[in-house]
Amino acid sequence: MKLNIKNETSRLRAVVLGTATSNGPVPKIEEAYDPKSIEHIKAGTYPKEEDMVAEMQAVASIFEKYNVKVYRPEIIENYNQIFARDIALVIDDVFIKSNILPDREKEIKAIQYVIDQIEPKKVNKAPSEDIHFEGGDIIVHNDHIFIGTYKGDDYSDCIVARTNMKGVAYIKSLFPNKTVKEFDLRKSMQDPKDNALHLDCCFQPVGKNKAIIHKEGFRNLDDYKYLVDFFGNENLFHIDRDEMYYMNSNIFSISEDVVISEKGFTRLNVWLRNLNITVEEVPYTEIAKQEGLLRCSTMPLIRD
Ligand SMILES: NC(=O)NCCC[C@H](N)C(=O)O
Repeated sequence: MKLNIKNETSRLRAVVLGTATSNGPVPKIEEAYDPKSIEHIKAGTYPKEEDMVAEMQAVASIFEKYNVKVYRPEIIENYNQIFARDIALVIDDVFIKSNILPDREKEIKAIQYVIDQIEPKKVNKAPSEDIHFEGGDIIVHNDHIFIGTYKGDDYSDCIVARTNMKGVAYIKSLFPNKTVKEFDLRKSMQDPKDNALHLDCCFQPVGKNKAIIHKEGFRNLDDYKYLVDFFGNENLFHIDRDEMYYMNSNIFSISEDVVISEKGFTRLNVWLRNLNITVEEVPYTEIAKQEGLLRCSTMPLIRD
């Protein structure tokens, strides 16, 4: 397989879509690794497997409609494998295995059959365990790579901080010809409305030259301003705290003019349609309860 990913929006040809099959029982609070899951465990509203399977099937059907080749992870019994985005990433023709949260490290073996189809010299793994990064924090934008990180002193105690500056440096070392810009993200284990779990939970490019952004997701105002200068304020769709919580920045592009979005994202979907983007709406509110949405559950392999 010849990989090719240069940005978020070129026409998609092949993708890994996670799976909710055999997702396991409702986790105990101490087993959860994001505040939104904890909120739903406490409230007794943690999503049911059958509902999540149906939601992901709706996404698979959209891919089928657009002739996108879909790979699903092999099933690991009673293990959460929904968020395929984070376990690895593709930049240009290079496959990089993430150094992910230890709770999630088994997920990668379920796509070994996909990795086996890639030329071995194009498959990378970080050389040491103190280099942390997850795919949700890494957004390739042509000759730029945008990376979410967390620079707080409490990084090592912060289970919602998944990419460190060593991770940023590692990605930079792999792509010396790209401009790598890191963003210090706001984290909260207490309140999911204050937690930008990954960069794609508060920012994502869409369409030809637009992006969705949540200003308060950035700890450093200069990082936010960098994106305003980069895209131009008129090209940004600002989402508020509640819209970030429902994961409006985490839609997924099949091309510059076709996007998969959640059917309840009314304001966003109107904005997209006004840009002449076709919005394929799916129900995804159950998956969203685990603090991830459409970008989080997909890992693109080939775009035009
Ligand atoms: N790219 C993403 O933001 N992925 C969502 C991962 C959610 C999952 N509950 C986690 O905390 O790892």
